Amino acid sequence: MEGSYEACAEAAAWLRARLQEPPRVALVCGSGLGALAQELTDPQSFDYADIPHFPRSTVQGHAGRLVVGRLGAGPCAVLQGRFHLYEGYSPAQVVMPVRTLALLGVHTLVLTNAAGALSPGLAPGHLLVIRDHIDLPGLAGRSPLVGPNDERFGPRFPAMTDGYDPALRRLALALAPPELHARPGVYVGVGGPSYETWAECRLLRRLGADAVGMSTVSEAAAARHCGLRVLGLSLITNAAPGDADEEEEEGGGGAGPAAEAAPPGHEEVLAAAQEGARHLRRLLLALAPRLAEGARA
Ligand SMILES: O=P(O)(O)O[C@@H]1C[C@H](O)[C@@H](CO)O1
Ligand code: HPA
Repeated sequence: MEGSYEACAEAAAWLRARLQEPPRVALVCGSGLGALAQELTDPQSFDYADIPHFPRSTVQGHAGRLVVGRLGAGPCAVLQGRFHLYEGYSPAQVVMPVRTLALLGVHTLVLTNAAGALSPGLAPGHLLVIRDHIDLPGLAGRSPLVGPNDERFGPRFPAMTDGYDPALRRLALALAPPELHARPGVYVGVGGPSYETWAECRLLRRLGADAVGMSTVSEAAAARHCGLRVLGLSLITNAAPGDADEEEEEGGGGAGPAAEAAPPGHEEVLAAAQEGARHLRRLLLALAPRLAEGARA
């Protein structure tokens, strides 16, 4: 039952019976980004604990609430809190809210997250508009699409080359407030919950990733499986560790960026995300009309 089609259908039916208007657009808030829901007018709010089969949020900065209202003129659902593999949830539980929203009639999904910068051009407060992702748990067999395929969600072998909608990406890059220094790039999803070692960061950079985080990739895979249009936004909250080996090889005595960088911590991530959220809110409002007009891919 956990995360099954029947569980998602029950959750969707429970919500449908209570909603003034079913959402067509949905937004998943990353760590510390729950304030994005403040852009909704006429909000209705539901605790995850009350929605049939919904998991519970266990991470600070994830309130565990679904808020449904209007973003601009269109009906929109905002998930204040997501589920992560490191909380002990199965991949199917992690994506259960996304599938439930798809069954409610959502056609466009905005995935936001807090992420560590791997590329030198990115700094806390910057926005990476996700062009593509590397799903490390998925590549290792922990994809929500593993197991018997339920065709009512989607096909056995969905493509992921078109995972993130190019038109929405271009629009987000054009409309982002200058404070966000928005640029396109590659997000790598890891299992967590430990932050990355120096050597892992070096590996991830060499794999072609610009930013690293512990979410989003499973949700994007499940969303595309259901035919949703996806926009991915990574708010950079910290610099991932630099390259300790290069620092040593260069004979750096602690003066370089690697030596100066403080290790990442969740408090710092939350503070940076809350700071960036006010600019992200402006971007979402600017995007609202175009998000609302999307059709299922
Ligand atoms: O839900 P997101 O991906 O925004 O949360 C990030 C990854 C970890 O859950 C946490 C680490 O600080 O923030
Ligand atoms: N690594 C992984 N996940 C994260 C980070 C990070 O540096 N920052 C925010 N989420």
